[in-house]
This record gives sequence, structure tokens and C-alpha cells, in this order.
Amino acid sequence: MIQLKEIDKFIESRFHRVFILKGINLTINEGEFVTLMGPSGAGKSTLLNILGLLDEDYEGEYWFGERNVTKMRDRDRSNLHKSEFGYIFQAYHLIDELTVYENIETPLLYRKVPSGERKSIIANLLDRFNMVAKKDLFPAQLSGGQQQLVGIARAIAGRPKILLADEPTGNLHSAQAQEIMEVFQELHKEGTTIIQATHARENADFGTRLIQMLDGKIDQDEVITHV
Ligand SMILES: Nc1ncnc2c1ncn2[C@@H]1O[C@H](COP(=O)(O)OP(=O)(O)OP(=O)(O)O)[C@@H](O)[C@H]1O
Repeated sequence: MIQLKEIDKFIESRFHRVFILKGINLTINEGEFVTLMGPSGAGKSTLLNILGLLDEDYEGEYWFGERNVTKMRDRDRSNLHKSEFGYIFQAYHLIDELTVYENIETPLLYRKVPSGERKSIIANLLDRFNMVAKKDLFPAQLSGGQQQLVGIARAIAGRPKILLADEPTGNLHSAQAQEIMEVFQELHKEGTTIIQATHARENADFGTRLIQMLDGKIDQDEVITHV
């Protein structure tokens, strides 16, 4: 489904190149649930941004199925992003002027989901995350954890084929974190491919594969076995 070949990302400083990612070769198949771990600064968010088509400033090749993303026009890349990916950001990226309800609705509007269906999808998500009473509030009126939940609801509302999540449980208490991982597990069972970056080792146990990053490289890549 996704293949990265020899991806390098660097910044030019005055005297030398500083590599943020170096020689990344990675294949992710449909239906995998991958966890990226590694110390702060290892390059996890940078790699997620590249995978999610949010950053095209790198060298190497990115293949999405038969399509060479590296050679795509901006508009096609943006359409591919909107149609296939759901993205949960480390900083929630909610739209401040929209209510909780409207924030969750945005990907459904992009995907031209009919109004009745939109209502039922959003009602289900609000219910699932215990946010029904908050639906008309604005992001600034929510706690950090609640904003994270809205970000997650928004990312999964459009039923993306691939869900990318950067520290999805970073601002949540452990019961909420567990709940989010269970939601991910359900989505994975339903066929969603998931790639998450996290510092929480227990989150990796919900997945099928653990990739350890170090200094912009893949250090270890192992299968998670479930007993
Ligand atoms: N645009 C940029 N300009 C300069 N340095 C950058 C840029 N983007 C990322 N970096 C650097 O690249 C390194 C990797 O950053 P990245 O955010 O991918 O790490 P991470 O593994 O996700 O860390 P964390 O766990 O703290 O989120 C960091 O040292 C960061 O400062």
C-alpha cells in the first residue's frame, strides 16, 4: 500500500546538512497497525507528516499503491490526502471558530456525505466519546483531553483507509487513553490501516508492528504477537 524508498529529509545549515530522516526504507501493507516509537527528536512526527502527504520537502521516493507521490501535482496529492487519510495531530488543530459538532463534520463535508448520514455519524461519535453535551461548545471551552477526543472523532468520522496519529493519547488520562486504543483496535479490525507515533509502550501492544526510530533512522522493526 505504502512504500518509502531511501527517504532523506534534511535542513541546510550554514556549514553542513542536518539530517532529520536518513535512508528510510519502509513498506506498510493494507491492514497493518504500526507503532512508531523512539526518543524525542528521533523523527517520528516528521515521518508521519511525510506518510500523510503533509510534507513534500524530502528526497527519495514515496509510492502509494501504483502511484508515485513524489511526482504528483500538489492538487492530486491534496486530494489523495483528503480521500484516504485521517490525521490526528499532536496539537489538535481544531478550528477555533467551529463548534465541536462542526469540527467533526468537516471531513464529511469534504467527502460530500449526505446530511442525514452526517448527522448519524456525528451523533454516534459524540456518544462514543461522551461528548453529546459539549457538541455546541467551541474548542477553547474544552479541556486539553476533550479537544484531543474531538480531534480523534474528526479524524475517524470520514472512515479513512489510513489513520495517522501523533501521540494520540498524550493529553488523556489512562482510562481515556485505553478507550482510544480500543477504538483504534476496532477500526483496525474493520480494515483501517493505522500508523501511530507514541511514547507509551502499552499503546504499541494494541498494534501489529513496532518500529523503533533513532536519530532519523529505523533502528528496529518487529512484529507484535498477541497471545
Ligand atoms: N522544519 C524543521 N526545521 C528544523 N528542524 C526540524 C524541523 N522539523 C523537525 N526538525 C528537527 O528534527 C528532529 C525530529 O523531529 P520530530 O518532531 O520528527 O521528532 P519526534 O521523534 O516526533 O519527537 P517527539 O517525540 O518529541 O514528538 C528534531 O530534532 C527537530 O527539532
